[in-house]
This record gives sequence, structure tokens and C-alpha cells, in this order.
Amino acid sequence: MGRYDLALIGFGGVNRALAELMSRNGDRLAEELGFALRVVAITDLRAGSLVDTDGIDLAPLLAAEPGELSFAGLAGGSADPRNEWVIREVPADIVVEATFTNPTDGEPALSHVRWALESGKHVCTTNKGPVALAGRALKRLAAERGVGFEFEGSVLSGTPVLRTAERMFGGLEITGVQGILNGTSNYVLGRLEEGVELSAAIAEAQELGYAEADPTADIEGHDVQLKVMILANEILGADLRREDVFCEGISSLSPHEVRDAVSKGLRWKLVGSATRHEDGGVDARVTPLALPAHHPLAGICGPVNGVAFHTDLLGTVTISGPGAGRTETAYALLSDITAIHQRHADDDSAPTRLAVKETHRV
Ligand SMILES: NC(=O)C1=CN([C@@H]2O[C@H](COP(=O)(O)OP(=O)(O)OC[C@H]3O[C@@H](n4cnc5c(N)ncnc54)[C@H](O)[C@@H]3O)[C@@H](O)[C@H]2O)C=CC1
Ligand SMILES: N[C@@H](CC=O)C(=O)O
Repeated sequence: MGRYDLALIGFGGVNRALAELMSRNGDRLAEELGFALRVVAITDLRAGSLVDTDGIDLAPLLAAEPGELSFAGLAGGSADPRNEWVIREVPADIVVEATFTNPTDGEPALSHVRWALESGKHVCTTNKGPVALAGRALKRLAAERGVGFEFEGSVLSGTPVLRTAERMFGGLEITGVQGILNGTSNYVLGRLEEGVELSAAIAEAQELGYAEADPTADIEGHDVQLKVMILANEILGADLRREDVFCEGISSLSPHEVRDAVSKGLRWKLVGSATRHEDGGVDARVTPLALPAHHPLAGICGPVNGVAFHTDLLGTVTISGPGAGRTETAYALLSDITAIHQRHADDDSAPTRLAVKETHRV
């Protein structure tokens, strides 16, 4: 059985959850997926960096409270994240990028992804910045280097929206997408309906691992703006920039307005949409809408999200599932690694260093 060595960039909620999956279910996953996984490097802004090309023992790291973890003083450890050196020089097969999403310019995650691809390493990421702001260029770079660039978790966390559209909608013309694309704001709207204060509802979403490091991105719609760009660019063939997508979040709604709507049979939802016109142009926007109860997106509640695809042959196809959550998003990374395995394991053109290694450990 082969094995992939991973470098985890960012060791917050999502990458820790991936490490937990590997640590707890590694043998079962290897048997089921047909390959084993090992972590050879971890970098984090707060914890520093840790490298062991024989494989890092994850259990003691996962036993530590996230805020108390420090790699300084451990063998192969440093207080400095050393991102560029780790990404370029440590012999990992796959770089797993899960640092903060920066909606303005995608950095430093954009550089992390670029360094990895330039070094001939596969990349999977849940970070929306690089995908929304530079997805086309990064996909071109990955193709030039013969490596994979996968980002299923950038939209609807582990719910397989992008791969389903790419693989299952062949022969269909998709004319538009409309969705609830942010777990935090959807959770917060539900809690406002129940009479919880805005700040308390946001704090709950942070505690549950749904919110961005700066939850302004969730509440003001910037996170949905990036996801609409990803959907439009990946599925509708658009090339949208951020300024092309009108964006209004939920902060303009008063808690009274949200509660009052329920008594009128309406539910406020933050809706992102993109529509392709006959001339090929794509309009996209993010805006709160008071949806009637019979609308397919009105019943999507809490951190669950949903995307409706408008198609020529099937009419509307709606996919719904978790939109946020640490483990749910870690699953997206696992699905990305599986996609890389399926596409590249037998690829003779891939650099030999990237060929799946034989291992006697599994
Ligand atoms: N949590 C969720 O439900 C989902 C998260 N995402 C995205 O996945 C990414 C990770 O999310 P979480 O783990 O929840 O965030 P988090 O805030 O818990 O963790 C991010 C980690 O990255 C580290 N970091 C930040 N900048 C760094 C740098 N320059 N070098 C090294 N480490 C750095 C931080 O110290 C932190 O530990 C974000 O981009 C987020 O938008 C995507 C889908 C769902
Ligand atoms: N903060 C985001 C996380 C997933 O992208 C959300 O709440 O949806």
C-alpha cells in the first residue's frame, strides 16, 4: 500500500481535525481508501513549526490545548513557522493549506499555495482566498507542474458541491447558482429568530468552529462573496473579481426584523447567487433575502448550507449539507487527497519524487 506524506500549513480547527481523523482512524481509512497518510511537517503562526521526515507523532500534539501548543524546544521544532522553507524544502507529497482566509488579497495563503505548486507538490486547501482570487492562475501552474490543486472545502465545507458539479453534471448546461453559503451567518440568523442577541450568537458560532478568525467576514458577506466567485468561476466559466460581486451582509437586519419575519411566514437568509446570461456574461451578488416558507432554501437552517443549480435539462438541482465545522471541513481535505490519489497515482508524467511511496508500516 502506498503512502502520502503531508505538510500541514496552519494548525487551527480544520487541520487539527484532519490530524485527529488520521490519529484515531488512520488504519481504517488506509484500508478503505487504499493509501496511508503521515504528517511530516506542521507550521502555525502561534505554535511555530515542527518537522520530522520519519513522521510526526500526532497524539501528544492533539492532547495539548490549542492555545498552549508550542513546537519550540521539540526535536525538529522552532518558534518560527518557517513557512516558505517548510513548503519548498521538506519532502512532503501534499501541502495542506488551512490558514486564515484573507478576502482582500488572499495572502499569505496565496504564496503558500504558489510555493508548493512551484516545488512540484500537490496542494489541497480549504482557504477561499487563493481559490477565489487566483484560482485560474493556480490551476494553470498546477497543470504545468503535473500536480493536483484541490479545494472542495472552499465551498460548503465537506459537502461535495464542486466535485459533484464537475463530475456529475456533464452534458447539462448550468445557467445559474443560488445558495446559502455561510454556516455562521445562517446559524446566527436562526439564533436571532430564537431571541438570542447578535453578539452571543456570533460567540456560539466561534466556539463551535464555524466562524472565520475575524467573523466580520461571515456577518458582512465577504465570505459568501468569495464562495460565489468560486462557484461562478468554476461552474459558470466566469472570471469574476471581487468588485464584480455586489455584497451586503446581515448586519443591516435588526433582531426584531428577523423575528418579525417568522410570524409573517418568511425567513431571512443570506443568499449568494450568480446567473449566466445569453451573451455569456455573469451577474453575481450577495444579499439578505426574506424567503417565503415554500422556497427550497428557506428550510436550510443552522450551519447547514445549500446550493441550487439551475440547469437546462434537469431544472433545479439542490445540494444541501454542512457548510461549516472543523471535522466536516477536514473531511473535505480527505476527499481532496483521495481525488489527488485517483488522478495522479498512476501518472507517469508526475515527478518521480511524488510517486506514492511503498511503505511497510501499513
Ligand atoms: N472552520 C470551518 O468551518 C471552515 C473553514 N474554512 C477555511 O479553512 C481555513 C482554516 O479554518 P479554521 O481551521 O477553522 O481556522 P482557524 O482560525 O481555527 O485556524 C487557522 C490557523 O492558521 C494559523 N495561521 C494563520 N496564518 C498563518 C501563517 N501565516 N502561517 C502559519 N499558520 C498560520 C493560525 O495560527 C490558526 O491556528 C480558513 O481559511 C477558513 O476560512 C473553510 C470551510 C469551513
Ligand atoms: N466561516 C465559514 C466557514 C466555511 O467556509 C462559514 O461559516 O461558512
